[in-house]
Amino acid sequence: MLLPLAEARERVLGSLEPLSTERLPLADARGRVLGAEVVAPGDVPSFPNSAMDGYALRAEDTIGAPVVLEVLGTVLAGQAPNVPVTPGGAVRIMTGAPLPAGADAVCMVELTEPAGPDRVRIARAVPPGEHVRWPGDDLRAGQVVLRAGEVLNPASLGVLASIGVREVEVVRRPLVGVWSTGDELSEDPGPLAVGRIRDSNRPALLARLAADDFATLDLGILRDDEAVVARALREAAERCDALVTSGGVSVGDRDVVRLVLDEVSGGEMAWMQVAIKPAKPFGFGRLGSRRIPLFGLPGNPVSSLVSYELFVRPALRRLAGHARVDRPVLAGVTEEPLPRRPDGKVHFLRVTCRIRADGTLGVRSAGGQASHQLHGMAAAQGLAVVPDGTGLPAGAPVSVLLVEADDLPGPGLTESLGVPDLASAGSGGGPRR
Ligand SMILES: Nc1nc2c(c(=O)[nH]1)N[C@H]1C(S)=C(S)[C@@H](COP(=O)(O)OP(=O)(O)OC[C@H]3O[C@@H](n4cnc5c(N)ncnc54)[C@H](O)[C@@H]3O)O[C@H]1N2
Ligand code: MOO
Repeated sequence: MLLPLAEARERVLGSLEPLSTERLPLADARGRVLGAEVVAPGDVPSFPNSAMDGYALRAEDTIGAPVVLEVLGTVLAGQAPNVPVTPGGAVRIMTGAPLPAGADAVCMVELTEPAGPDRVRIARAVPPGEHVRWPGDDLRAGQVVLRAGEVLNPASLGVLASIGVREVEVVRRPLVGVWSTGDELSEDPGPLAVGRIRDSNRPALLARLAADDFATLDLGILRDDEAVVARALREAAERCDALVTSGGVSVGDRDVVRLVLDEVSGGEMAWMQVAIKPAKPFGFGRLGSRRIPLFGLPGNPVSSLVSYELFVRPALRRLAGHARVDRPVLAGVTEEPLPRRPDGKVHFLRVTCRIRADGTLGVRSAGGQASHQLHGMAAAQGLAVVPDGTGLPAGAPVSVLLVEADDLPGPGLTESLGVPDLASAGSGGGPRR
């Protein structure tokens, strides 16, 4: 019996809660989820100041401009003004400098010219409030600046810095232990003996976790020795917040991993056959005194990474406090047929994506679609969700889980400004030869 993907995900995600919170300096908090709301202790800006280099003046003195005003002094950013603006007067002011008492507007310097010693000619009438940044027009004292559950992006860290916050309470980042299993895995740098392969799952999973902002612990290759595997698992379960293994979760004779996990979890492992391809076999359970989640991913290299996207990443994001756990799913259009065979499963095909001139996402196969063909996964920006059946013809709508979005080919900013994009013309990036 194959388990529908939605049910398998519910079994995993439905059982997980965010980790506890910790206090961190702002410099370490990027990407973290805020654990408690932050309130502005005072107004930002805290004083009225100038948005332009120019002259602080009384708007009413400029009615009927051009007018000539007396220059009473200068105020620079960071200084307290030492003269007020009195009728008929103006104070030279720099961007960010406090507005002197009596002034209610600033005339930018381009609309002025010297008119003799300590005199300035104002070319145009200046409306009240012109180029003045008032206290609290970014944040008001007492205002909730950021709420619990919000993700700290670089701009929000800037906001926190602007109100003098140096440390924030954030949800802990999960520490994730990763190991591989299988006596076929070789760590020797030399040529491979027949039957041996290199461990590609562990480096790929560790890099994927790091790219997704989780902390990692490399637990190496666990050989198929029950006692060794059991001890390693028990230790890791006390040290980490989640564990990820790959290999040995299917129905093979070599079921050491399953045996040991069943034992160490106290019989709490669920071994599933999910109605998807790749990544059909999947194990999930809780281990150790803190009952941390353990994810048993299939050994096939593509399968382990697809299983990561569908189960591990969303689960870890839940632990890390994120409200949104999945990557964006976009509506794409196939640019070539994406065939498959009916088998009762949803297929996640590795696809390359490009943003077309009309803004739609064009989708093509990224290469071989078997679960050992890791090269296609490396070339893919997305996983196309192809429902059971015979596949999709060219020009068909298709949902795509975007897994590598940063380098999506498509029109650049320059083109969107209506100019030919010289920056991405020609060879299109890569090292200079
Ligand atoms: N009779 C059946 N056989 C298989 C079934 C099935 O339903 N019935 N399912 C197949 C599917 S689908 C998958 S996926 C795999 C999952 O197998 P396991 O998770 O038990 O993994 P292994 O048998 O240990 O390895 C599978 C494959 O992956 C290679 N591998 C394992 N670890 C690594 C690694 N760290 N780096 C690179 N490659 C790795 C391993 O050598 C095998 O080739 O089972 C199918 N069989
Ligand atoms: O599901 Mo397996 O993951 O097809 O190779």
